[in-house]
Amino acid sequence: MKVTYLDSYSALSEKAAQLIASDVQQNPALLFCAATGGSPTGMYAEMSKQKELYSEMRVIKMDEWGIIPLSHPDSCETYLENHLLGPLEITADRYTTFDTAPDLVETECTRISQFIHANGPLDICILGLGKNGHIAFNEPAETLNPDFHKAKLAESTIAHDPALSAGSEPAYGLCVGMEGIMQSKKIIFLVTGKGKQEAVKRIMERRIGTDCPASFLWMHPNVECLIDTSAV
Ligand SMILES: O=C(O)[C@H](O)[C@@H](O)[C@H](O)[C@H](O)COP(=O)(O)O
Repeated sequence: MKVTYLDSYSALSEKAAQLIASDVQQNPALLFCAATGGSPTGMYAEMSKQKELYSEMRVIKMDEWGIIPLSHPDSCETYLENHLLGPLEITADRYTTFDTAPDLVETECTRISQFIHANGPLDICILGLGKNGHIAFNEPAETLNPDFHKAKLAESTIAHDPALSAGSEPAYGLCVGMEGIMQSKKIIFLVTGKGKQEAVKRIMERRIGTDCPASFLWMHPNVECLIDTSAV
């Protein structure tokens, strides 16, 4: 894992966008796995300044909350529409998404697993860091799941968004698994946001363990880890 320290969120966002621009110039139709949340928002804004570069890029949604509809303002779908798909004019034929409604979970997990096997590996996978060391919704646990799967969310992840605690059923997520992440050709790991000091410290101990899924990134040959020192 190549670690670069940047002194602001804007510097992190610019650096990440530069890395993507350089890859997409070599491979315009690359398959881009998109995270949501606070970490990549600035990077997507930077990318949108050069949207002509992205006229062939293909996008796959990395994860989605269960129990809220895709049309919900807090869904990953809505986030991606507002920050990536709309601004970069990613057409529907270049975007792979999935639903999380309870009756669709099984078929959607199979469909997206098959899509990744047929069209993968992912060329670029964007990851943010969860406060508990999660990547996508691969939460700390005794074992991790390689496949695209329905994930049980940690309490701290559910607390991220009030809409997730509103329903009577426990919130869950659907997300790319550890195999999909670890087989990506490049990972851009954005480390920014409040309350992540402990997770960063744990990663920097260079111990690989399922108690911190992000620690597995030490095993990947091409991870650009960008750390915003103003935040963590
Ligand atoms: O939201 C997602 O798409 C990711 O699955 C999730 O892993 C996220 O990257 C981290 O929880 C960090 O979230 P922030 O970027 O909001 O701090």
